[in-house]
Amino acid sequence: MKPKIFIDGEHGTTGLQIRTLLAERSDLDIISVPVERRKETEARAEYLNAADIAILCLPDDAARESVSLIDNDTTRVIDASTAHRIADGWDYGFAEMDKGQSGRIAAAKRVANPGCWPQGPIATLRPLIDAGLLPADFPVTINGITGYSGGGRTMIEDYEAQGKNACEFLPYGLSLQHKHIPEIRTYGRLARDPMLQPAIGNFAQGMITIVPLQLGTLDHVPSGAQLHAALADHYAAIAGSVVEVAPYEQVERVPDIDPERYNGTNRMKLHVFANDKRAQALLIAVYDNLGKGASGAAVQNLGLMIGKGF
Ligand SMILES: NC(=O)C1=CN([C@@H]2O[C@H](COP(=O)(O)OP(=O)(O)OC[C@H]3O[C@@H](n4cnc5c(N)ncnc54)[C@H](OP(=O)(O)O)[C@@H]3O)[C@@H](O)[C@H]2O)C=CC1
Ligand SMILES: CC(=O)N[C@@H](CCC(=O)OP(=O)(O)O)C(=O)O
Repeated sequence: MKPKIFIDGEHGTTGLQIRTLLAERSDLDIISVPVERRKETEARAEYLNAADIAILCLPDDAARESVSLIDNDTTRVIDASTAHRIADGWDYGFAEMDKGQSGRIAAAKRVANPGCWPQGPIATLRPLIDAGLLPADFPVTINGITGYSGGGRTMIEDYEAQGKNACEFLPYGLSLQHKHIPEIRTYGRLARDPMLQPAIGNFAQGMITIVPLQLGTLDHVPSGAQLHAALADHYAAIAGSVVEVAPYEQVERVPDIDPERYNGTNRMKLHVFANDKRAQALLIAVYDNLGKGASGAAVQNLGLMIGKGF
């Protein structure tokens, strides 16, 4: 029997993309609530309980409500919202995070899909902390830029109405309490809150995260080559990883470091740059906020949960 998949919120930005990614899959039975009933509790409860896997593409409160509507032991959940990312009983849906994670996702009943901002910083920082090259209490700052689709349907409509007049680089998160900080701290294995300073660009999708490292205060200053080797070794050991590490090079510009470079894919490319004499380094991740950052990661996790691998 084909697994029954229900996408709660299938008409939103993330839901529509997942629907499109799954459109050609003959191995799945996609069940859809009639559009006019999509916000009716009774209808959602019926579909949630009929599904083998429910993918929640909803605001946080609606995602919590969906989970509370499941009254059977069989429906498994992938939640794309922020609601359950550090909650007990949930496995974090970043399969390449460590060697055991894809197995944990494959066996999980509840998977919290990562946020778009956390994935790049976790992908670059966690292996370096695990390798002992950075201490867990290292003061981390994260910069970056995302396409406006990261803000969902309302932000997309707003930017598209403004067209070329919209701001090209809009820093936000200025109250320094972005909702992704707990998630980055937890899965990045950081002992203190990172500072996240995001920006929105006037393009629909794609993103870059940048972690600058001032290494000079450390007792043991890792070289750029050591940082790069630790990342390369980590991802080489993860079979099927969609996260790649670019060769280590010292250059001024790399054309691949374009936020839109991997749009429409679930790929993520990591880059390490360093100036050893200055004891400074940069960790950069390039990916699609709607791909590896949202729908692509959800489809990757779905594949693991139904035993199809990455
Ligand atoms: N966009 C992104 O880059 C990413 C988003 N996410 C997360 O995914 C989730 C969805 O985000 P996104 O797709 O961007 O948001 P959208 O606003 O584009 O879509 C949300 C969808 O949920 C529907 N909805 C809202 N409330 C209810 C409800 N009570 N019952 C049923 N349906 C409801 C909305 O319907 P209607 O439009 O009719 O109100 C809409 O179709 C969010 O939690 C977001 O944080 C995760 C990673 C990346
Ligand atoms: C541009 C923009 O507003 N982006 C969103 C992140 C969207 C996202 O992917 O995060 P969640 O899945 O956790 O919602 C923000 O910074 O809050």
